Amino acid sequence: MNQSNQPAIELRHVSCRFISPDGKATVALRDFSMSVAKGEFVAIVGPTGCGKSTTLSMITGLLKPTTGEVRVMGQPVDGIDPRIGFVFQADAVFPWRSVLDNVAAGPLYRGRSKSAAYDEAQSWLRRVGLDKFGKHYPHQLSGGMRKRVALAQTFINKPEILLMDEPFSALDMQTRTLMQDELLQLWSANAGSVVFVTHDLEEAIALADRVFVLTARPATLKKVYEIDLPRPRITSEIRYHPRFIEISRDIWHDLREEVQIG
Ligand SMILES: Nc1ncnc2c1ncn2[C@@H]1O[C@H](COP(=O)(O)OP(=O)(O)OP(=O)(O)O)[C@@H](O)[C@H]1O
Repeated sequence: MNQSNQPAIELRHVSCRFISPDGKATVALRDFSMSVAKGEFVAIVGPTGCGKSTTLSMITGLLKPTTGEVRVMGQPVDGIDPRIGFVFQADAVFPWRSVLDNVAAGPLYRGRSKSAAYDEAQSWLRRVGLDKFGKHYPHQLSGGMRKRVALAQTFINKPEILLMDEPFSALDMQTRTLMQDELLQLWSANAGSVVFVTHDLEEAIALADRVFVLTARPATLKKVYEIDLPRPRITSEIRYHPRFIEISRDIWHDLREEVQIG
């Protein structure tokens, strides 16, 4: 396959089975396939405990599938890949480091000189509206501000793939909407692929190019929805688009069946 149209991520007939210490088996995923194009924004929704986080863990290489194959940029996943960035619900910021030190950590780790790393970190803080907070420590910031630090800390590494596991679910509604718009802006400038796991169907539709709906556990793919809403999107406004309402109704119909089973 031509390198340019090769998917960024591919899961081929993947299953994942956990064995607990008392010998009980849990099948989290069963014959699950998905493909994410370069630059595509994909959201995954499904009932609680179906296997969404497990899917992300397999893409990171932290977890090996029991059967099937996971490929990143055409190659089988083998250990932690520096091209992949993560943002999770819990902030992955170092509490003992200042905001600026947190954001500069990535480029320093990659061998950039101290002055280049700090210049870059300062410019990222400006981009996320935190340029006056570089000397603060994470505990001195609000939840939304800490999330901005996490985004700057991730995007500074220009990830080709960004995995997000309910990154905004702990935020209040208004902050959450602002963060969704910031994420869309950062993503459109970065051109990487995003896999975004969420419980919030509206969040999935507002952000994504495609929404993957998973079944109750053991999860497999129930349906993929193309989100043919215009871009650029303002997430608080796109919710009133007639097409948005139509898509929400269709996906909720599918999801409700699975939530009831789960
Ligand atoms: N390391 C593990 N050992 C045993 N079972 C596990 C392990 N990790 C996940 N599971 C089980 O696999 C299933 C899927 O878990 P996963 O966290 O992927 O679900 P999820 O869809 O992300 O859930 P939620 O929506 O509640 O966040 C769950 O039943 C979970 O208990």
